[in-house]
Amino acid sequence: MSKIAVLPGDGIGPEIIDQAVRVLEAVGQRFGHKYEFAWGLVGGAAYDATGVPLPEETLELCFNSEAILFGAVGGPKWDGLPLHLRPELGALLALRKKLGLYANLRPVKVFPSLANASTLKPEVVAGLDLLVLRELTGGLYFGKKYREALPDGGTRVVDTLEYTTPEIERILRKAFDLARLRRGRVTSVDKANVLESSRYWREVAVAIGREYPDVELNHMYVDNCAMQLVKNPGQFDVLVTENMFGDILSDQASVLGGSLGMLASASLGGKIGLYEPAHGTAPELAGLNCANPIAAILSAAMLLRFSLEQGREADCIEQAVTDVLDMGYRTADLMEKGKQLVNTDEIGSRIIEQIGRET
Ligand SMILES: NC(=O)c1ccc[n+]([C@@H]2O[C@H](COP(=O)([O-])OP(=O)(O)OC[C@H]3O[C@@H](n4cnc5c(N)ncnc54)[C@H](O)[C@@H]3O)[C@@H](O)[C@H]2O)c1
Ligand SMILES: CC(C)[C@H](C(=O)O)[C@@H](O)C(=O)O
Ligand SMILES: [Mg+2]
Repeated sequence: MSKIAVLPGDGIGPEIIDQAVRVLEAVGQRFGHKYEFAWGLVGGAAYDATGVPLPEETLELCFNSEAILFGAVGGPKWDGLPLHLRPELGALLALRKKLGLYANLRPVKVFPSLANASTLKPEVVAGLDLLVLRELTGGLYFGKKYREALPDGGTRVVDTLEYTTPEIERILRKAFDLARLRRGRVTSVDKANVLESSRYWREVAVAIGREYPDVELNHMYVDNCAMQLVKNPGQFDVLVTENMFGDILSDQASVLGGSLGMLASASLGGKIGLYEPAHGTAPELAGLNCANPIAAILSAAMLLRFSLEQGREADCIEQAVTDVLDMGYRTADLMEKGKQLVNTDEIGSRIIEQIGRET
């Protein structure tokens, strides 16, 4: 029996993760698998209950599972805490680092019936399929950060952007390996006109690129990339970049697919993968049963594909999502005229029904 650690976290985390777990149960039933779900506290919820955002017990549970299904953490209630106790840094970043999850895959796919839901023209986004590959355990997020009092009464604040050769090499290799399974194109995004780390990143990209003569490599500055993503996103296949740039570009790219609530992710690199929607806790929607659970559900599909090697089961979930969207069901973030508005539970139930129906 496959053991999956389930960490719902804060805000809309529990609501969307409930739907993802129901979907996994349905797919297990259909294919004759039993998944064991081991629930754990994380983030603000864990801080409130235990005084720390990532309790030892939760960490142990993660290390004793085959994969982790993660909701989202953080919210205004915990914003005043020192950084190391905040849910984002104290739990999520700590977990990524401890598990060695350096490669974050964020696939942006436009479902056929959502081409009209995008803020861009349907002809620009129809059929779009790109992958943002974000470096996840280095860069500004993990460099030294501190404040220093100055004699004039002011403060000096420092965040450090650091990478080492192996850290850059492994994420670029991952990009080329993934591109080989896709359309054979890698765009490496940097700020090599200003940052030393980016200049070196570009050199490494060129060197690794020589090992993959069958994959086309090009380089793009991050500011231009932000613009190209909304002008001509079809030019991208695999877009690989450092941690902070990837955080920003992936939220931006998500709306090409209709909503941030559609963007799933897989964080890989160690023995245990972590799967989470790319969005946050959307505090203003928490408890209202109206958030879109599809990013969480598609993250669960990625969990089956990458950690449990259950590709058919993952396909089944993705097909069920496609069908339900084709039938016209929409959560509020995707709502258009003529479609049927449903809440978080209902869209989950429709997807589950579809899983039962597929032959
Ligand atoms: N992985 C994570 O745990 C994660 C990721 C991002 C932000 N956060 C945290 O979440 C909190 C809120 O951050 P934020 O508001 O900047 O980002 P957010 O991603 O929570 O929300 C951004 C916008 O997208 C909407 N949205 C997000 N997910 C949605 C969904 N599933 N369905 C419908 N609409 C959705 C929200 O309503 C909001 O308008 C902060 O504490 C932040 O640190 C956590
Ligand atoms: C909550 C925050 C630390 C996190 C990040 O920046 O990595 C989030 O925005 C994400 O994209 O997963
Ligand atoms: Mg983010």
